Amino acid sequence: MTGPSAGRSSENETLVVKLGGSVVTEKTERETVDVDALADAARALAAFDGSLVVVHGGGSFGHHHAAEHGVSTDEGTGNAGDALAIHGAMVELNRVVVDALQDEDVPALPVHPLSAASRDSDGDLSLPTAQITGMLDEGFVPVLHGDGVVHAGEGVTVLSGDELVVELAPAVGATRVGVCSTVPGVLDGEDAVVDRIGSFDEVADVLGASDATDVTGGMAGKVRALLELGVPAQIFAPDALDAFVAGESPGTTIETR
Ligand SMILES: Nc1ncnc2c1ncn2[C@@H]1O[C@H](COP(=O)(O)OP(=O)(O)OP(=O)(O)O)[C@@H](O)[C@H]1O
Ligand SMILES: C=C(C)CCOP(=O)(O)O
Repeated sequence: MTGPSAGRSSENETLVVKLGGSVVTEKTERETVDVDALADAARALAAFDGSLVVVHGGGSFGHHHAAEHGVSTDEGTGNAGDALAIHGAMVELNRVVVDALQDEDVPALPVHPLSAASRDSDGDLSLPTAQITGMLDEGFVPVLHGDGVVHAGEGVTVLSGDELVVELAPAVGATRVGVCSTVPGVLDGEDAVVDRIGSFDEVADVLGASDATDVTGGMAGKVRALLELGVPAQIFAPDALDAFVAGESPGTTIETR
């Protein structure tokens, strides 16, 4: 692969991109990577010439383990073995994602949230980011993932990639945020893509959980999290990742008015 200084980080855009677990894995097939979809996504991201942070979700890796052990974003486990089962599956997936990016000469490096983040008893997240901004400054692409997180009074709960995106975007000065899932955007009652969402109430009736095993709330959880962001976020399907990277605004725009 090419070194970290090979042409990345010189442009003035900073993107935070989440690759949904439903994109990079076969979400209904336990611990199965969607190799072709991941390679396509890595190729699309490799075309970007600014600063890039990648986050990926759990798909058929983290969610199955979390569901089996009764762990969600607010129900924790005090059992270290259960927490390690969730984290271990996510670390495994993260290595596959980092490798796929490096195969496309993206200078990707892993960042594992369990080792750095924490939640207080109100569920509020603290995530140190000096290692992430440091990686960006050095021309690397940090790759984070949904994970377990130590949670005061709960043991370990689940931290979703969507929540990480919201936490990271201001910390790295993101100019745009993209959330790539398997749907072309938020769909309305007639399955048409909703162009813009400014409040949860506008779409509460059509928002649901995921079709697959998912402990973090599916599309409803995603929209709720992204409405907390200060910059516009796009939700789009993998075939629109190239367009997003090129500066377009595909899918649904989430932006508080
Ligand atoms: N109104 C809606 N519009 C679009 N998708 C919806 C809607 N309501 C529910 N969904 C579901 O939400 C899913 C997307 O959320 P999900 O959390 O599965 O995606 P992801 O982020 O790609 O995966 P992961 O959580 O594993 O990272 C869709 O595949 C669909 O099943
Ligand atoms: C289930 C785990 C551990 C991660 C969930 O992350 P998400 O798929 O981004 O919601």
